[in-house]
Amino acid sequence: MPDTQDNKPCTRIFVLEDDLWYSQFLSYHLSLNPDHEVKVFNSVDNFLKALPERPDVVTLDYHLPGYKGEDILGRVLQESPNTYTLVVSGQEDITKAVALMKQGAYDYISKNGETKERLWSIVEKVKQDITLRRELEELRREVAQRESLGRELIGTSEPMRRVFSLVEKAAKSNINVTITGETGTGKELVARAIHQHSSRAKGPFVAVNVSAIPSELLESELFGHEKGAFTGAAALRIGKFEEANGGTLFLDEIGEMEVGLQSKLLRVLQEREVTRVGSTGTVSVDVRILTATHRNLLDEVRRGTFREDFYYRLLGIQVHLPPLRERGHDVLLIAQRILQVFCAENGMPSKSLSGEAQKRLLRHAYPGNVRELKAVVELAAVLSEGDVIGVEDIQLEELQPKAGAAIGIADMEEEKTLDEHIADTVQRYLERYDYNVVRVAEKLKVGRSTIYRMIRRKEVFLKEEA
Ligand SMILES: Nc1ncnc2c1ncn2[C@@H]1O[C@H](COP(=O)(O)OP(=O)(O)OP(=O)(O)O)[C@@H](O)[C@H]1O
Repeated sequence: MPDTQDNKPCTRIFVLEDDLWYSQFLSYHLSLNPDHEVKVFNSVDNFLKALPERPDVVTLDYHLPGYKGEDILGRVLQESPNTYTLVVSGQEDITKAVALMKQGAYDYISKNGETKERLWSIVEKVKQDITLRRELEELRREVAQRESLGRELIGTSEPMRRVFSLVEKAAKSNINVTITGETGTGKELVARAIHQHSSRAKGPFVAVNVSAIPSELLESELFGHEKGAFTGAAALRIGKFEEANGGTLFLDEIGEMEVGLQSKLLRVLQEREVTRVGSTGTVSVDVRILTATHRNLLDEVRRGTFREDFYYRLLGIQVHLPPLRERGHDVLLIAQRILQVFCAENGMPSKSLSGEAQKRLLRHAYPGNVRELKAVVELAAVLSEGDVIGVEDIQLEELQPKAGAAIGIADMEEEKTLDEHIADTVQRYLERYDYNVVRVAEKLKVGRSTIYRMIRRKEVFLKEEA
């Protein structure tokens, strides 16, 4: 839809009228408003051909030779359902005009002395409706975008809410984004989310892990090379920049890039063109750059391993991903989603986490962040035999709470009495051995009565009571 000078969309109006004089009359009055784009059709065939242009408003003359008003209206409703149709009829046709309104026409105008004023007031009302509809659509899009963001990047903790809000802002503009955070916190996922919710979503998303490519190959990986540019360059190859043209290039671990290549990249960002290795010509590229690092780049700048001008060129919005241990109960939300997806993908019946398993997951410090949680939960799903994952299925490298682990839970754990620790162990064994008291007593080498006593005292629970 064309825009007016102040960027408001124009109102596109089609006038379908076989009476030449009357069509000029309508067109003249409608065109007095410069925000209207008016097209006149004296033939129904031409009008129907132009219908895919989806006018905002159609004025439809009721009397058109060879056609019935209801048939033309039917075509408009079917092919351009958001179009507002105004039936223009003579005084004698008012009943028919009303019938057309029942069929879906917006309003009618009769050809009389008040046509001009009525036309203006109806069109103004239509424009208000269109504005409201557009606002509603925009709101719906925003809500859907938020929802889908929440589906990909799981979390409701305060630090993650801040991340979501920054991701939304980043997606709405073309500004550079630097994503920081420990390994496995979801930096690539955030980069993908920004791309998918941006105006470049239909273009490619290309990710390059700078630290995974030997530095002597990185330049040709990014910018491409001509045939014979160096030993092994048997054919021309386009680089990641050209591959990402029209979309987004995600440069992970940008802090690992050598200073020499940083200068070349800086030039590419400024000139918006790349030179393939071994070539003298340049290729224009339109690429949005998102970068990630687990390093503090400002420290690298101070140390002289990261160019200051490059740092400021890339900076843009900074999205910092908190470590998983600072996200509280997000750990369980993410674990549940991982479990759901894993079971579905592997044709397993869906499983849940026992209370003890949940506590265990919350206590851990996750140096490998979400990536580690994913590995732990997927392994637990495989190890567990029933449909409930017990604490014994959770294999964590680091069983003692680390400094900084989910604070409340860690403190709770430290304050437990010996009896409470014993109850935890018995409960774990009950879960592991399907609440078979006889087997648990055998395994723990205690009398059954000890366990029954603990059950009676509600220190441990059988399945249905847990
Ligand atoms: N909030 C989250 N919700 C659900 N899954 C997540 C979330 N964050 C990360 N993941 C998952 O965790 C794994 C690691 O994420 P990702 O590769 O984006 O981390 P990263 O920070 O880029 O890691 P690295 O620094 O090692 O490159 C992926 O499988 C990703 O889908």
